[in-house]
Amino acid sequence: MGLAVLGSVLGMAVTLLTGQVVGAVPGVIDDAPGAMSLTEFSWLLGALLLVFVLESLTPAIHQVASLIMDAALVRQIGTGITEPLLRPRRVAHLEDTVVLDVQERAKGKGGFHLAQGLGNLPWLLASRVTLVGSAAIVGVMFSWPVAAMLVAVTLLLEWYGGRLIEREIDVWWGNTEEQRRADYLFDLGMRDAPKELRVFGLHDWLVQRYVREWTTGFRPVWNRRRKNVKWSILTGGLHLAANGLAILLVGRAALAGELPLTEVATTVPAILAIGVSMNGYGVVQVRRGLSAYRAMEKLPGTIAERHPEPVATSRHRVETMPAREVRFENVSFRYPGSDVDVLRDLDLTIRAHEALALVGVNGAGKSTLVKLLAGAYRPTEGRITVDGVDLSELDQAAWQRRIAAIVQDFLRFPLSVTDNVVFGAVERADDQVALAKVARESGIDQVVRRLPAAWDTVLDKTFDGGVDLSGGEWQRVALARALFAVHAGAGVLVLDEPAAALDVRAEAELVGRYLELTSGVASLIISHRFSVVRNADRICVLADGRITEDGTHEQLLDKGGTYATMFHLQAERYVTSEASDGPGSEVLDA
Ligand SMILES: Nc1ncnc2c1ncn2[C@@H]1O[C@H](COP(=O)(O)OP(=O)(O)OP(=O)(O)O)[C@@H](O)[C@H]1O
Repeated sequence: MGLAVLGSVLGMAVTLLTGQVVGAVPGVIDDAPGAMSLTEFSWLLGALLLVFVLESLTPAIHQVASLIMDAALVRQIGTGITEPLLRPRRVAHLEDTVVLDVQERAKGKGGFHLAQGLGNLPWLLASRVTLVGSAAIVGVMFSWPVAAMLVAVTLLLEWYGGRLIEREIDVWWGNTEEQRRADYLFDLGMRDAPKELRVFGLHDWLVQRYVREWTTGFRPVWNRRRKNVKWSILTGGLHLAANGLAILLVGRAALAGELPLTEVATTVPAILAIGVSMNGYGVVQVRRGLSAYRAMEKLPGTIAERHPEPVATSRHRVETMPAREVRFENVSFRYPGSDVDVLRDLDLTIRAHEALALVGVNGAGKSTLVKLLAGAYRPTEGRITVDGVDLSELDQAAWQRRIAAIVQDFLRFPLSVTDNVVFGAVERADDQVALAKVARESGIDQVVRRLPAAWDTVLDKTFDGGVDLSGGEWQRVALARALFAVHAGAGVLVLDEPAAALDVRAEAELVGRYLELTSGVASLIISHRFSVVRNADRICVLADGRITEDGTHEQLLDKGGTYATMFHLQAERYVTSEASDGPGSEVLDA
């Protein structure tokens, strides 16, 4: 800002010195009495040159400074917007449209965001200094009424021009759905599903749809812009006319001999400087940037107000929990904004050191139960206790660190294999012994051996030397991550569909080692594969939002209920497939 203001002050100094130089030329040439000496004139010319050079340098210095500060600013804004969303231990705020709206506004749109606003602030400030300074020059050298007229016309037209731009942006902001859809289609084609789109021959459909959504999204903006054009031409014309009138008045005074050459030579560039200082776009950008800034400031407060973080009121040492059990007591749950209960009066006890399996049809609520266990949501009714203490009274962050999990949509970090595993307990990232152990347990040691840079290989093909893993290999990496967390001391292990992408042999290995892997922790395993489930100490069936069956594999088979039916259906399929294609039931036998 200092540099921008300095630039505009130097610009005015150039105007003043130019006036002096031009005014002095006739006297110096004629060597008139009382006129400037050649030496004095040379000094004046030198001063003009110096100021001119300095003025020319300031934009370059300003640009370098801006580039450096811009990087820091973008980082600051990035953390300012993402941190408040990442910090809460629960996740309901991420599905709250009010919060997401504030976040959208904080991010800004179409260039009208905080960084853009701040980037424009120095120029706006400089144009204000130029406006005031040049008007003062016009006032002192020529006429205060003309100076006042120029300032008034500039500000008025700037305000009006700004409003036109704002109206256009409002149309843009208020019409986000099609733009979002167009963005989504673009991402789909470029990033998310390039292979499937080709397989299904959807290229033309995608392009047409993208063009349609994009056009629909921007049509209202174009309509608004078209309406604005005639007003913009009118305001531009008016401004030009005001400046032209001022110059005409200067010319007339000069011709009438009322205005000396120095004053003429100073006033004309000053009027032109006022002409270019009109900066409606800058005003709008700064104003929009400010509103993005306000939204950014508001974001943490909005989240805290709508989704208050639970305050740890219990002094129990979470680090050793659960020593006895985790209990769901009469728990009911519906997702925010939904009117359907996913869980209804559910009672369930997960004992410490016990391997508990949870089965149920698609959509029964198994993953939802895991989210509640992890404290990502709180029950709508009822409570969850850990060793008798209400989960919501515990330090949520500490409790979440007690849980090691593979969830269905586990994270695939575009980082090295090591990072992908040690992120299970990042504070123990240097524990090579644990790393080697989980590599064996999860079976990724064989995968790592084949990778070009072994543990350092980046698991993302878009990076130099990076590779992509198969679905099953990724699943082993996720298992290794969860086991790394267990070795680091996590007390609850959740395996949500750990075998979904594993081949028969890998699945059999997992099954064989399952109780060993889960020994010493409370574990909850969710799987549609009964080969995995049957080895658990206890199996619960989740149906209609509650636990309907509870017992060992044998007990539930004897009972002849849902579990037995589901098991026999799957077993039958395996037996049939063995008869026709060979292996298959070996997993069940295991
Ligand atoms: N974020 C959410 N908002 C609203 N409803 C949700 C959300 N997540 C899941 N649901 C709904 O909750 C119900 C239970 O889903 P959940 O993922 O817990 O089932 P699941 O038993 O794990 O199923 P699957 O065996 O297919 O993995 C489903 O009807 C689902 O549509």
